[in-house]
Formats: sequence, structure tokens, C-alpha cells
Amino acid sequence: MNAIEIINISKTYKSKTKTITALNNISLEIKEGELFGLIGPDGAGKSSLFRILATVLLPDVGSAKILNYDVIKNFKNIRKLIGYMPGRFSLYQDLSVEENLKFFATIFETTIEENYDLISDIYKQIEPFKNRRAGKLSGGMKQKLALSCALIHKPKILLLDEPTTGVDPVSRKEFWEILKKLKSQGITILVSTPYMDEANLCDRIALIQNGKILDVDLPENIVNKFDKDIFSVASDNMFLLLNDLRNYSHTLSCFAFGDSHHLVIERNKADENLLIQYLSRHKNLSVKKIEPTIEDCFMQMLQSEN
Ligand SMILES: Nc1ncnc2c1ncn2[C@@H]1O[C@H](COP(=O)(O)OP(=O)(O)OP(=O)(O)O)[C@@H](O)[C@H]1O
Repeated sequence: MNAIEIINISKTYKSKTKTITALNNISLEIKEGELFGLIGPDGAGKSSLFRILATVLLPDVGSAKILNYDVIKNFKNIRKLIGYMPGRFSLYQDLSVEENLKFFATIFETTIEENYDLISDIYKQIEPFKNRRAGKLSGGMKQKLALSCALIHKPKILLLDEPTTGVDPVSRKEFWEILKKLKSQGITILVSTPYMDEANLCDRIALIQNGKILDVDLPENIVNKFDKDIFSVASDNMFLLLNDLRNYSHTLSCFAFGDSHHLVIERNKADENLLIQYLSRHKNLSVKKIEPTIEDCFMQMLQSEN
């Protein structure tokens, strides 16, 4: 059975001066027990979709179901079945760690003790600070508390909107370990992230940009479908290098990627020696053929869209 079904959803925000299309005819199916990632940059429409699924925002067009309950007609049933962690953690900054957790437990007519099993792994890490105000916690600790609050009523489905944004790399890694464990306990997880490197940690992903889904697949299939050659190129003058690479006759696209540039060329059209010759004015030149990453695939899809 599908845990989540999204059918032709569109959402616009209108002000006096402009209309913003946040979601443009989105359809998606997420299976029970899946760890599904919605990957896209700021403003892509991720939060709007999460808010519709969490029954706190109405779509203009289309429908969505969670475990067969309609997000509009059956919103009360859905609220009991989901744990929702909004983009900016929904903690009460002036309440302590323990008070926040008790508050969420009370809303769902349960207690911390009753559901301690499910959250114990996560909560144990912040329990030593249970009297500290949420506002005084580090990003990683806030994230763990927010997840504990979202889990306190034993939801079947977790909706986690950018849970790792602004969190340090160690806490990010720990958080994904926790998600893996929750998945093994049978919880379906829909998680959004702007970090492309987190895509590989999901069972399946959807790439989203400008309110449109560009592709849905296993992370490895997205990479395998990439049918171009990629070179990682660096030199002493990265700015000049980017210009030169963009002017190269075989270039399809070229963009800065960490401390090198990624050059995309039609498959088997590139002769590495000719490229090195073309770039001969560069000092400390390095040219390496590499395997594409999800980010390369995403950039290429954006290029094709435009
Ligand atoms: N309440 C609102 N009123 C007007 N525009 C909005 C509103 N909420 C979102 N938007 C706009 O809709 C588009 C999609 O925003 P959304 O928050 O859904 O994307 P996102 O992928 O979650 O990005 P972010 O991480 O920046 O929130 C953006 O252009 C955003 O500025």
C-alpha cells in the first residue's frame, strides 16, 4: 500500500503585486516503510508540500492521501498518524527540554513514559539537559528534541522538513543513523533536504525545483541515467578557468563544485589531451574524468529545463 499519494497538486501564493507558483502539478507516491527524500534548493516548494501533507495548508488544485485518508476531508485522522517536524523547529524556546516533550505528549493524550521506548535512543542524548530551555540548546540538540516531540505519539509516518539544515556535520550524520533505525521499526519517512549528499541515504528520491518534480527514482538509478562525460578541472586561476571551460567548443555545461569545476561534455566527444592542450595557459592544471554525483545530475536537469 502507498503510505502517501499526491495527485496533481498545485499551490500558488497571491499578493497584490505578484503570484508565486510554489507547486506546479505535483504527483508522487511514497510506499509504506520507505525512507523517501525530497531534494531541492531553497524556494523549490518543499515546505509547501509538507504543509499540505501535514494538513496545515490547503492546495489550490489536486488531492493527497495519507494511509488512504484525504488531507482535506480526513485531516483529524491524519494528524494522529503523522509526526511533523516543520522547517524551523516548532519548539517552545522558553520551555525546557522536558516541558516541550511533555507538552507534545499531552496534546496527543499520551505520556513520555508510555512511549519512551520509541524515543529513548534519541532522547537519552538530550536527557542530561532536560531542565535547559530549548532556546539555549545547540542546533543538533534542538533537532533531536524536535524529532522526539514529533515521535512522542508513535506516528506511522514522519514528515521531516529540512531537519538537517543549519546543523553541524556530525549531528547530521547521527541524525541519518537515527532515521535508518526508525525506518527499520516500520515508520515511513518523508524527509526534505537541500543537501545533495544526503540523497544517497534515501531509498528513493524526488528532485524538485520551481514547484516541479524533475525526476523520481532510486539515487543510484538517477546517477546511472546520466549519459554524459564529466571532468573535474582545477588550476591556479579558477575564475579564468571557468570562463575558458564555458567557451570550450564541446562544453554542454560547466559549474563550480567545491574546489574544482565540473565540466559536462557529450559522451565520447571529449579528448582529454585536446582539452589539456586547450587549457595550456593555465598553471597547475588538473583534469580528471569522474563519475557523476546526484548534484551533477540535478544541475544537468536544470540546464535541460531552462
Ligand atoms: N506564505 C507565503 N506567501 C508567499 N509566498 C510564499 C509563502 N510561502 C512560500 N512562498 C514562496 O513559495 C515558493 C516555495 O516556497 P517553499 O517554502 O515551499 O519552498 P522550500 O523548498 O521549502 O524552500 P525554503 O527552504 O526556502 O522554505 C518560494 O518562492 C517562497 O518564497
